[in-house]
Amino acid sequence: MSGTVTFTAPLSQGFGYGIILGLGFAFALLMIFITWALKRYQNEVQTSEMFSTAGRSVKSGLVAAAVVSSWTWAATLLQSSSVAYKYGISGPFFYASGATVQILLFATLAIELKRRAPNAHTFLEVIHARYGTTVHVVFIVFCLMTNILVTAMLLTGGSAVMAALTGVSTPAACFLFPIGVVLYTIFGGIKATFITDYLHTVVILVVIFLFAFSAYATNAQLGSPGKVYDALVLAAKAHPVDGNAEGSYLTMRSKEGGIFWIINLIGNFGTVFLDNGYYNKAIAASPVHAFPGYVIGGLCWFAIPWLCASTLGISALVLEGPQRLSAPDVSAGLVLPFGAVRLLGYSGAVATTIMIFMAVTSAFSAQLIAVSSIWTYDIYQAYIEPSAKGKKLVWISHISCIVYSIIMAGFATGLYYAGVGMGYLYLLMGVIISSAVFPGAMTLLWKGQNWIAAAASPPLGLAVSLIAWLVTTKTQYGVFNVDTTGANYPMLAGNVAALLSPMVFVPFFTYVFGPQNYDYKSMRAIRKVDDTDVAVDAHVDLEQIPGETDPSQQETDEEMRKLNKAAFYARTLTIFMALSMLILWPIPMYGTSYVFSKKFFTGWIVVGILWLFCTLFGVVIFPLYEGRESIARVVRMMGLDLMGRKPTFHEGRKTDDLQSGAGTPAEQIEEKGKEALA
Ligand SMILES: NC(N)=O
Repeated sequence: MSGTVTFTAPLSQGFGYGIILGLGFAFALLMIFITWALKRYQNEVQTSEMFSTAGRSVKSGLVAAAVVSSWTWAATLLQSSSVAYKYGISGPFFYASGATVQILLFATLAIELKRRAPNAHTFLEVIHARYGTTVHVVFIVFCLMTNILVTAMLLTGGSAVMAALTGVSTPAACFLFPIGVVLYTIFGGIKATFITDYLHTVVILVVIFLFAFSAYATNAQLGSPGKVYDALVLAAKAHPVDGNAEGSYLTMRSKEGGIFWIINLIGNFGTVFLDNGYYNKAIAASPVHAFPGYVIGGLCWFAIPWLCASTLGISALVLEGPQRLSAPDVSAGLVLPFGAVRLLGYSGAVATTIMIFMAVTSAFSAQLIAVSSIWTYDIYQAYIEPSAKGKKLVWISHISCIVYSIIMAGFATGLYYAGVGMGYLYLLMGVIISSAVFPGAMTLLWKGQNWIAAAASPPLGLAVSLIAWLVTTKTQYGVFNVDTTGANYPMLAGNVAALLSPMVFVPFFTYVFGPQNYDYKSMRAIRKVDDTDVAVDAHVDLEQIPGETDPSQQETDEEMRKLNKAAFYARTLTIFMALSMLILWPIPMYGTSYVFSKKFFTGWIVVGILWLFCTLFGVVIFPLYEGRESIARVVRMMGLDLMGRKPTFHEGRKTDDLQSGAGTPAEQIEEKGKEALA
């Protein structure tokens, strides 16, 4: 072994800035066009309801694609590759399963949200409706901390990769990344981001396929699972892994990998259950599409970190030569770009910059929508100007996107100078936020939890987790620095304390001060915003804008019946799938200390590739199939427009007799139009 790798940027600075700014502006232009087309052909005016709920009519395929896209952070690709490099083949699995089960379990919560608060815009509104101001403020703080941590990880991870591959300055990347995203999010709101998210996911999948086929089929040095297997055996001989069965990279029995798994599981409960972005998507879905959207999204997402890291983390490991990557570079997320360049040279570097740009920007836009909806509905409308109408609220949403991005760019730059990278934040996130997970979920699931339990448990849990984290650092290492506080054991102690201590606090406070016996009426009473002023300015009848009209009592009852029926199946199915990923699959492999044979490794990789094909079907082809009528109609209308015949088919019709989940509002209008003409 001779020292550590020094990165030399294979691409020029001009290329880096070109990607960050050029692609950013290209997406902004695309968004302007999409927003214009949605307004012209689907009557989707950017009202405040439309900006943050997409008219509550999105179908499951597009919900799944949006879940995959916003859950595919820079860390999903970078941190998973880092753990593959450190712990071997168990790392990608522990990353993927440790972040999939939360999405599957969230599907159940999405149904509860739809049942209990059909008109909510954010999860925090629901908290407010049940408990009032004190608990609302506590959860605003925890939800914003979640968004801040996730955004910081996107910027630190994304800028580190851009700096390593193109030589752009890290602080410049932190400030330039958000520009294009802010522009396109402001122009498009959540519906348009659903569409660009879709495009981002397509690109990410194509790039992962490119790398996987190179490593396991065509590459001159590797080129087959068998050759990768042999190289992994040699790597373990050169530097066996402490705590792995036989020191091998080819086993699920990895002590440090297992610790990472638990940290990962806990942190991601926080980043799903406390990120308003995931409630936003459930809210934007039509009621019957929320559950399948999340289940498809969760299952499809699993293959992304699993195959990406099993390709690029492992390629870095077997192609590194005598020099190894330094620990700070591994933590910063540089394993993936290193593996990509070793595998495919210049093209690997280009593909990586594009893939990371897509991952950062699509997840960033989801964060912007989440933060702007908190700021608009939970802070501004709740406490500053309760009578604010649509136009003012749209303006507030836009300003909050801009201000938040500037603050986060500054914060990420500060973290860079403090030596805190994406990997550190990834392990830390659960320590900071996960104490609010249990009381937050109980708000929707348990009528007994009282307001004292909901208000006191998150901050008390945070205090306990910080103490556990820092005391373990002190007892293990004696000093506090980025390396010692970022080590696995202190992070494990902090994460476990954060998630579990509220499970003691919540029943304690509830039974000491008396259960609430809540009837859920105040959640149902949440109302939509009055967007009349925006509709008047756009010269569109408010009733023609999707999501602006209330369904009839009969439709509401029918929807409720479907949701009540779905709730039972949802709970059973999600619990079964979560247990499979947490116990049935990994635990026997961990318990038996099995070291993969060459055949088993080949099968493992083949399953990963096939799973990514299923992902391609679930989040790329299925949304197109589901939306085929809308797409055909828009294309037809564009054709008419180009021929100078203005399409007027559904003008003058009302949307008040539309059924949620039976198609987009415009599709239903068209169906009714056909019926009327027949
Ligand atoms: N979204 C995650 N945890 O990769």
